[in-house]
Amino acid sequence: MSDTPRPTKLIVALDTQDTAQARQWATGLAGHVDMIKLGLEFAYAAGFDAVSDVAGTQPLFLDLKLHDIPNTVASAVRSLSRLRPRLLTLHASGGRAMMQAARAACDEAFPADARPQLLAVTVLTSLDDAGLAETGVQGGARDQVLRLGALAMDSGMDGLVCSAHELAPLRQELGRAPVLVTPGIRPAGSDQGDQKRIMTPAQARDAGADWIVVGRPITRAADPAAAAAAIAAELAG
Ligand SMILES: O=C(O)c1cc(=O)[nH]c(=O)n1[C@@H]1O[C@H](COP(=O)(O)O)[C@@H](O)[C@H]1O
Repeated sequence: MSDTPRPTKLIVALDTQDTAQARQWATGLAGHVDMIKLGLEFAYAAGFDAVSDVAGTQPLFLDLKLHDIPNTVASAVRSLSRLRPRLLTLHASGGRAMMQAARAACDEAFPADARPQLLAVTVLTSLDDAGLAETGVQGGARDQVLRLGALAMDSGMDGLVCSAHELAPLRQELGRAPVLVTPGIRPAGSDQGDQKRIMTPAQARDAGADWIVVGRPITRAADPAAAAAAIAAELAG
């Protein structure tokens, strides 16, 4: 992979239980965002036919954060192949064997020209160092992201989900090859909500994000298309 920095692109997270709402967002935001993300909230509420229906012909980030024993995760990856996602998540904390099994299943179940990039979620952006310590992980989010990031890339993943705070150290340790995807993005002045490790779109771009993921700052805006266009303009600025 080239060492040239790639332009930072925008993913919108369509987090809702309502199929009509998701469809309306997907239609209204087409052309303002580079990819749509559908995840646990929508898939559990509406089902996978609705995921397929809402995504239509738009590139799909299927964010299911798989985390189970290797055999189960591999089977899940195979089952998801009909949805043809571009990006698919699993938890790095599932370990090397789980990630390798997902890699093998992905390579076997998807045609080579329609294979999703497998992204390992490192440390959720809703966790700060204190919250992480409560789970038994001492030493802070940055160190844990670097540790899990190296393991994930060594286990055949295409990229990582992390906060923008870890982008620079990850690029330093792992170079340009990993696709780095950063949620926890908050345009200046927007509500932080449950996110802890946040940055603005421009800060994430400058730190080396390939993709930023933005949900509520777009979907809860009075005019979601205008909010997405403003973020795209910030990224391009
Ligand atoms: O895997 C993800 O996309 C993800 C990982 C993470 O560490 N943090 C995180 O917020 N996300 C997702 O990114 C989206 C962020 O949404 P907002 O906080 O509304 O912008 C949600 O759909 C989360 O599920």
